[in-house]
Amino acid sequence: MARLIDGKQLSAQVLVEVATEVQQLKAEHGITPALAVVLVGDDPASQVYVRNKVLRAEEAGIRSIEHRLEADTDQQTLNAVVDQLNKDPEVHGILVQLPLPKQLDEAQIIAAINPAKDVDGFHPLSVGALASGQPSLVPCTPLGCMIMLQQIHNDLSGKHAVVIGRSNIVGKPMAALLLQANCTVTTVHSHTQNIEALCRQADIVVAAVGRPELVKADWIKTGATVIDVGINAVEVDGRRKLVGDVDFASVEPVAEAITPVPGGVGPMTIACLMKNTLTAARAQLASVASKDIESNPEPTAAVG
Ligand SMILES: Nc1nc2c(c(=O)[nH]1)N[C@@H](CN(C=O)c1ccc(C(=O)N[C@@H](CCC(=O)O)C(=O)O)cc1)CN2
Repeated sequence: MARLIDGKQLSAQVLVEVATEVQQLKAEHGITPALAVVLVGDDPASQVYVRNKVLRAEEAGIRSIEHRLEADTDQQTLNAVVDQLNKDPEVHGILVQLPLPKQLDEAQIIAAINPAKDVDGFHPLSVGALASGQPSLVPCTPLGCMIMLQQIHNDLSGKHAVVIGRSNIVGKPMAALLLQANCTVTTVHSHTQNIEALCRQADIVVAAVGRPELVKADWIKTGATVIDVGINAVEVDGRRKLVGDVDFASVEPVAEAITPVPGGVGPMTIACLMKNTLTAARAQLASVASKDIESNPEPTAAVG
C-alpha cells in the first residue's frame, strides 16, 4: 500500500509554523502581516476558496481584507482596487481570485499587482525570478507540492519528474521548482505523444491537467511518488463527488506515495498562501529598513 501524503495534516503543521513566526514579527517589529483578497463575481468554488483563505489567515494571525466585486465589474474598477491596495503600506499581500469573469483581462490585472505583494507568484517578474533561480514569491500550489514531495524524498536530485499540464498557475512553475531541485523534468501536455510511456519512466508524477481520473495504474512505475493537483467535480450514482486527475483506486497499490483528493494538494495551496504573505511582509519590512539606512546613515566614527 502506498504512503498517503495527508495534505490536511501537513497544511495544519505549516499553518502552526506560520502562526508562530507571525507572532514573532508582531512582538519584535509591531507588524501584523495583512492579506487582501479580491473576488470578482459569484463563482461558487471561488467563494469557497476565498472563505477558506480568510479563515486560515485568521488562524495564522494574519489580518485579511476582502474586496468582493460584482460579476459585471469592468477592468478600470478592478485596476483601481488593485492600485489602492498596491499603495497601502499596511497591505503586504494581494491576490485576485481566478478565474475572472470573461470581460476582464487576467494577464493585465496580474501585471498590475505590486510584485512585492504578489503572494500568488503570478506576476511576470515573479515568474522570471523563479525561472532564473532568483529568490521570489512562488505560486502556492507548486510550493505546496514541493513541501509534500520533501516528506517522501530528502533529496530530489537526479529524479525523473513528469509534470502533466503546462498551466501558468501550476504546470510551468512546478517544472521550474523541480528543475531547481535538480530533477530531470519532462512536461507533457495535449500535444505530447506517448504520454503514458513518458509517465511510466517517472520517479515523480505531478498531474495538473483538470481531467478526472486520467492517470491510470499502467501509467505509473512501481514505487513512484504521485502528486494529484486535479480537483474535478463528477457525478457518481447521482451524487456530486470530487476526484483528482489520478485514478486513486488503481494507482494507489502501484505507487510508493500518493496524495488524496480532496485533502491533498488543495489545503497545502492555502497554507502556502499564508507562508507567502509572511514572506512578503518580512521582505517589505527589510526593504523599508534598508531605505531608512540609505536616507539616514549612521555617522561614521572619526579616524585618527
Ligand atoms: N488567485 C488564485 N486563484 C486560484 C488559485 C490560486 O492559487 N490563486 N488556485 C485555484 C483555486 N484554489 C485557490 O485559490 C484552491 C483550490 C482548491 C483548494 C482546496 O482546498 N480544495 C479542497 C476541496 C475543496 C472543495 O470541497 O471544493 C481539497 O482539495 O481538499 C484550495 C484552493 C484556482 N484559482
